[in-house]
Amino acid sequence: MAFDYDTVVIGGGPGGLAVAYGLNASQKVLVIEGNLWGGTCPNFGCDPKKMLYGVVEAKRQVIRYQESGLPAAPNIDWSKMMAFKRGYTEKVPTGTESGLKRAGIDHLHGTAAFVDAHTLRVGDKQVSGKQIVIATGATPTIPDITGKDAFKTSTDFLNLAHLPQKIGFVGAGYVAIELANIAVEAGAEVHVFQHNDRVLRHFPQEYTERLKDILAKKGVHFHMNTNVIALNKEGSQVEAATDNGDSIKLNAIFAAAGRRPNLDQLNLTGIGVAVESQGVKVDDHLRTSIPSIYAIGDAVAKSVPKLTPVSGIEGRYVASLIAGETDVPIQYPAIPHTVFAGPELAQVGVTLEAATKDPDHYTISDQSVGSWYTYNRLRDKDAHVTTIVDKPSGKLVGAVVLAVNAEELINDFSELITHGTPAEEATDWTPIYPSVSSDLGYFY
Ligand SMILES: Cc1cc2nc3c(=O)[nH]c(=O)nc-3n(C[C@H](O)[C@H](O)[C@H](O)COP(=O)(O)OP(=O)(O)OC[C@H]3O[C@@H](n4cnc5c(N)ncnc54)[C@H](O)[C@@H]3O)c2cc1C
Ligand SMILES: NC(=O)c1ccc[n+]([C@@H]2O[C@H](COP(=O)([O-])OP(=O)(O)OC[C@H]3O[C@@H](n4cnc5c(N)ncnc54)[C@H](O)[C@@H]3O)[C@@H](O)[C@H]2O)c1
Repeated sequence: MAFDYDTVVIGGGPGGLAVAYGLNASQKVLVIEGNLWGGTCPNFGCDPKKMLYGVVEAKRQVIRYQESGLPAAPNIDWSKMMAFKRGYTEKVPTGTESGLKRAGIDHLHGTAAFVDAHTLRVGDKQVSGKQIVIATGATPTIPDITGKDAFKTSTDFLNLAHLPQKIGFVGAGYVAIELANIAVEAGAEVHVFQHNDRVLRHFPQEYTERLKDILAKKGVHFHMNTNVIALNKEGSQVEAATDNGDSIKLNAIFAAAGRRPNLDQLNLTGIGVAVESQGVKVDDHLRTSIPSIYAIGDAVAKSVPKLTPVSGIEGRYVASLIAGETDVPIQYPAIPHTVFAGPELAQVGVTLEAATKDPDHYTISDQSVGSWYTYNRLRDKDAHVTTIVDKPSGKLVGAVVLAVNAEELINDFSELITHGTPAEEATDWTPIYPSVSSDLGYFY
């Protein structure tokens, strides 16, 4: 049977683009995108978020230096900060599309739905592929409560023309904590409503409690064990009623209760692709229940974190699988993750929870490093680092960092973990002094 393309990729985000670029040299490839070329991360995720974060962190650093020569804290001009962000995001879709054109990759704008295992409908067109890759990402979950239409999402937040005075977030995961930090630093009154007693469930509780205290001192109001049960929009305000019997008037409320895979429009059950609540069901080769259809990135049900680098790893892996360059199951390196919350909380490798349960196997070293040269210089008195070492081999296998610029230290730790570098070799190199990396030899 002749197909229009060797491989058709649904979704032009980090995952889908990695497949297309990976196969372009050897195959006829088509990418289909229903919204903005580039996907979530550069248009309304990681990249714009971190541009705003850079500005609020600069303000925070001035505050840290108040006793050290910078007495006046600056105010954030929201509209100029947003213009700075738009200066980047506005170019993403056209830049991504130009890249595809330059590479000679066919691309089509429109929403795809399966007709059968090899055929997709996009508007009034049909296209077929020997292989099809689902890389459709995820979208915010909107809690199903009375008045839910009043919820805004992270995408709305990252496009706010003006900062509302009083803001609420439902949920206390990555999105809520990162955006709450930006909003409070920019001058809003911020309320976080969390249905249980845990913030940032992917990180160790002793660390999340420290971060929660730091954010509370900045002015974030945490309403723990509190469900928002109804919203009532009154003019420019939204009244949020909680199951504690309270109600609070806000100028905006954001759903930050997780993200669900973008699968509704694909007709997956219609053609027999197995789906779970967390995403498309795949095997260890990222094949769906129909072997010619693969799924990658945020659209997949999986235990590894749903992050941009993971979508990229999976996209490159599926490209090499389809190209016949590999047939081994996917293997993930140590994947670091960070919440950019001023300071950053980052972790990689074996979790503190798992290491604590197995003291015969792991050595845990927990250090308050605020007085170390690096963190004293940054006036980061709350800085804290935990390393987890595998006792038999003496190798670093996990780490948690709460600090200004934690991303740098966690990147160094990830490198050591990925390459299985023993302690003596970890010190056998010459990083810039003084720098975050020059502390590495002192941790384990
Ligand atoms: C606010 C926010 C901040 C984030 N910050 C970070 C961070 O700091 N670091 C990090 O690593 N990750 C971060 N993430 C997560 C990161 O954005 C995602 O993990 C990443 O974008 C997933 O890539 P993907 O290619 O799987 O999906 P996406 O980037 O979501 O791309 C999927 C694409 O498929 C398209 N699509 C969907 N359905 C169809 C269809 N039927 N037909 C055609 N096209 C379709 C969508 O329009 C979308 O463009 C953040 C996410 C959010 C929301
Ligand atoms: N820095 C980063 O790497 C980064 C930043 C943002 C987002 N992301 C990615 O996006 C994903 C989604 O982020 P998120 O913050 O939306 O999800 P999340 O899974 O991190 O957090 C969701 C939060 O909502 C709570 N919740 C769930 N249902 C609820 C309900 N009905 N009412 C109230 N609270 C409820 C959960 O307990 C949790 O605290 C992340 O898991 C991550 O993969 C990553």
